[in-house]
Amino acid sequence: MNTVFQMTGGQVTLDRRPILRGVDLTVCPGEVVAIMGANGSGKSTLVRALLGLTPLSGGQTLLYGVPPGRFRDWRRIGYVPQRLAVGGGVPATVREIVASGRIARQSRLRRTSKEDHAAVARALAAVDLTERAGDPVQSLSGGQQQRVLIARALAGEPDTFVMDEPTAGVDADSQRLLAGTLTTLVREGRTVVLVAHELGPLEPVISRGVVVRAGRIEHDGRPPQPEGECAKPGHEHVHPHAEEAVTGPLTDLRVKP
Ligand SMILES: Nc1ncnc2c1ncn2[C@@H]1O[C@H](COP(=O)(O)OP(=O)(O)OP(=O)(O)O)[C@@H](O)[C@H]1O
Repeated sequence: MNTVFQMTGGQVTLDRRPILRGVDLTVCPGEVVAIMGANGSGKSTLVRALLGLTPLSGGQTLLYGVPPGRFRDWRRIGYVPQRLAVGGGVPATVREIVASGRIARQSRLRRTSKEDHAAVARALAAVDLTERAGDPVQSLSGGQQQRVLIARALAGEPDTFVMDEPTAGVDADSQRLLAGTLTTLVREGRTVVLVAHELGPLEPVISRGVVVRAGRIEHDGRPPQPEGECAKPGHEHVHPHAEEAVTGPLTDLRVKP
């Protein structure tokens, strides 16, 4: 069975506090899944744990069938974090940040190519920031910086996008722009997992809603194409979770920029 993410009994403990309390979540290729829930319910922790950025204290999670610690094909994944972690230090331009999305595709032998330039230009156009490409990213508004992060992920042309609140602080026009971009990605068969408080203009694009409440999955909608694991009976239900602790194999995990 092909899965992009497969978490079983996922537990995360931060500062000795249980944040995820036994999450079962399988995402299949081509799904567009919205992770929803109240502030502090554990949505960001869940997506970070799916990527192996936050280690599990129990259960396990697989990325394309492989534990994150052994996963090497990071070019297949584009991650849009909640915020741009650009401090006051080195001023980077919008284009530089977006171009950094190509790094996982490059090697020491193959430097920046025409393809890289074209992908960066397409990504900038998709988020309507072509005109701002040469500007320092710090000079942009919060919503525009969010679009830079989305463009960075788009530039990498990954199979799967994981977006943590891509619409936070983004105005209505930009939300519609993102909905259009997502529609294209969906048509191309990409997988999208995004965190959202409200779906707004994204609603028609979303194929499945997962609601997190106090570190558990409270609701999991039915996937659009019932195949494989996602088609199994009982997939759409309120998950009752056992609290048993299972030692996770996941340590020292990170996503390349
Ligand atoms: N590094 C950390 N150390 C300790 N506690 C943390 C850490 N990161 C998050 N938490 C706590 O984990 C809980 C879940 O946080 P998380 O960011 O996953 O929630 P969320 O649903 O994404 O919330 P929001 O919608 O506000 O972004 C919160 O109570 C938060 O304070």
